[in-house]
Amino acid sequence: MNYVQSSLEEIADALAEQELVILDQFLSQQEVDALLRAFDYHAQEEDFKAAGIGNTYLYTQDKSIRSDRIMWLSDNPDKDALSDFKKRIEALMADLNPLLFLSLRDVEMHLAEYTPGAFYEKHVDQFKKNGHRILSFACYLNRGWQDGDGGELRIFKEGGHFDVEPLAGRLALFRSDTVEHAVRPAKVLRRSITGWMLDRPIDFPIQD
Ligand SMILES: O=C(O)CCC(=O)C(=O)O
Ligand SMILES: [Fe+2]
Repeated sequence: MNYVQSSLEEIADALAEQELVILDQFLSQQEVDALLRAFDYHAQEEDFKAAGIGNTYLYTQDKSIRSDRIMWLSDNPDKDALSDFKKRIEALMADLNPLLFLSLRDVEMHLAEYTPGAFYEKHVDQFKKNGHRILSFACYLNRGWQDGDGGELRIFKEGGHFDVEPLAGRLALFRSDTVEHAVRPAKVLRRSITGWMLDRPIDFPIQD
């Protein structure tokens, strides 16, 4: 597994060749802290709800498959840290388009909290009935994460698997249609912003 620290060309090459790229320090410590404050605010406001599976047409909540809690980001997030993050991701998307010959147009994303014991079973992100999710990303906000804290992103590849630790500031970016992945049970609170680059504008309200 290559952890690429890299130019856009290297990111695009890794996506094209390995379907996945891990970018450490995508966010600075200050950006992570500002996002954690936005998380705390929304957690206090009780804005998180149990995550579901499937899209609007095929929606279920099944705690045996995933047990995280999420909050969808609106088009105009109410906190600067959230709108700055959205702009960063949109800029990355716009930069990747010509390099990967894609026409990604919009990003949908949610804040996610995995409390101890929460997990997400093996899956791919592209809905069976909705092929608009093209690239998936998860950006981690876990300061001081240590071996044994759980919550690793497990990537299944070529008959085997490897784990990616959910370290603060790290961004995992991968193909939504092919990369099978899971979130290992968290042992400590695990926070992330997860989202999808779409080949069409978002259809609000999002339901997942
Ligand atoms: O948080 C992660 O590492 C991945 C989450 C995920 O797979 C999802 O929300 O679809
Ligand atoms: Fe996923």
